[in-house]
Amino acid sequence: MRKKLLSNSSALKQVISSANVPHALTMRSFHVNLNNSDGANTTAAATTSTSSTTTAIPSACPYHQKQQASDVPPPKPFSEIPGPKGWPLIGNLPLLYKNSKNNIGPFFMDLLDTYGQTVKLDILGKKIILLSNPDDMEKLYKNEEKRTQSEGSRFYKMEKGVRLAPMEMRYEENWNDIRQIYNIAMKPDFHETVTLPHLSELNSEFVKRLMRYLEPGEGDKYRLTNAVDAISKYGFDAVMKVFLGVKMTDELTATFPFKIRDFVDQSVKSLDIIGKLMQNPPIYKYYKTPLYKQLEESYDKSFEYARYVMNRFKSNPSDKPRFYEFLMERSKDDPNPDAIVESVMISFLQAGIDITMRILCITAFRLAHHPEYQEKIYKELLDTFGEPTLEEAISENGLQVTKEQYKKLKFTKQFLDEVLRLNPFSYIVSAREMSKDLEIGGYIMPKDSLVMTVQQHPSLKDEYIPRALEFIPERWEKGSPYAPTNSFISAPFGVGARKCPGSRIATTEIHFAIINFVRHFKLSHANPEKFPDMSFDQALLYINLDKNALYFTPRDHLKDHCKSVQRK
Ligand code: HEM
Repeated sequence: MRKKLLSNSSALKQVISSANVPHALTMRSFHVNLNNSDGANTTAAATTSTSSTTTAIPSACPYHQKQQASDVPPPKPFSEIPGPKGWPLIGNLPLLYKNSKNNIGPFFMDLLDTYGQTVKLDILGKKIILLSNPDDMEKLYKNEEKRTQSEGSRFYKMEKGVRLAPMEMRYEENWNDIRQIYNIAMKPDFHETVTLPHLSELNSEFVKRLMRYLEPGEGDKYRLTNAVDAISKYGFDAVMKVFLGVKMTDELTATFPFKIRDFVDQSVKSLDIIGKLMQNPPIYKYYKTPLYKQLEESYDKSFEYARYVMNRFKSNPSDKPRFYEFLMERSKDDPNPDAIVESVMISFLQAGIDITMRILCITAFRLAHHPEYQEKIYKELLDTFGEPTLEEAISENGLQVTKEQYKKLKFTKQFLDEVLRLNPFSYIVSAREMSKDLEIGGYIMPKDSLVMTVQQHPSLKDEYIPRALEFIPERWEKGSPYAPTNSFISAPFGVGARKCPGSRIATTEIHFAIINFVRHFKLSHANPEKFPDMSFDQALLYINLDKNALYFTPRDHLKDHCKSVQRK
């Protein structure tokens, strides 16, 4: 694909060079803004923004101000944004179709490499713009909150009379009111009093379950055989614990009228179908297509399961505060607070498992690939918690982590930040649908166009992040020479009003998993020479455990016990 585009070289060079212009334009419009403000501010800003000798005099002079302002070309229209040539009416549909069988990410990266930092596509008249410059992303996030709603799940919920989640509501609807309820999970107070103490109680359950899925291999190494059962259930357990205060032990799980594995599968499946429904015209609104019927079936089951757990655990089984009461309190003025709680619970359960578990698996491979960082984390954990013991791994709750101890885990957190930068679950993390025309990078993003931030593109460029292709967790340390030049380069949870409300729950879950991996095991993988390739055969990226063996070697305190564990 790239070769083909490149072969069109002379036209292409023009496109590429014009694509470099927009950011000069942004700087120029900055000066126009200065010139529009009062004289005193203009002079002060001009002298601080660039060298005082070159800019202070002209900007103070009304004649030069006028001349400078008229020099600035107006932003260019959508039609002038570089991009592949399309067909009449259908635009770039055939190209998109050809390149989007499974995962669209690599195709978008190629387009940005070929055409520059802003690229346009036209799909059946729908205007799509890809952004790679982090300054442009920042401007987009700061000025636009509209998101394309998830039509498939909206249609289902409206038919069944279920409350909509913010991602299913139209921009004109009151999405932000409901969103404020979701945001409780992001508050630092909630993290300290609810998330941290609850997730701390899952530590030994995580280690015990992991051991059951380890298959003895060469020497004292064990291979992880079933990541879905060993790891995905942890995602479900974490939401259940924070939300309902329930600890999902195997004994309790056995009393459920459905299999947790089925719930996890349904959540993964329905998210995938929602994505597919968004890519096609909404015929299901008139005739229930086979794909829509699959969503219906999968959602019916998820809702049935979620209602079951909510009814069963209406009163708090734990001695700690849980999310449920916070939600009831915030929704008490609503005629049906239960409906809100149900809707939030279902959204969190569905959104909270799949992505988190993909990232957790990638994190385990990163630990395996960098033994030096494993040891650095081990040392940080020793300093914070002391020596690990068998008792810690197999006791009822495992390691208890206080908020003071959690704060100390600087390197463990930097390690995850670097995993999320270099190995995200998707190359495109966020998109906005323009509610108005907006100038970004010298072009007009027209009303109703879809602007997508391809975060992974700048994230791999030395120009924005020194030694970008290397895995260097220390770059997240304040003052590091390898720090990114712009904080929008890596935004794995999105930004602003639409940011992932589960981000603190997700990061705490993964930090705890890192703690448990490293304190009790040494991780390695089959090919230490090369970090495993991501698989692109699904909408979200992941590492295939069948193709890439991941090994766990128990540390001394766990060796004998690990031998005696009954495997699944
Ligand atoms: C590493 C794990 C995770 C990542 C990288 C992630 C990332 C994201 C992103 C990028 C968005 C969309 C943001 C936007 O549109 O700008 C999102 C939305 C969302 N996430 Fe997460 N997420 C993760 C885990 C979780 C967990 C554990 C939960 C629940 C406990 C959760 C709950 C949600 C919900 C409910 C939404 C939709 C919010 C809305 O409708 O406004 N996520 N997530």
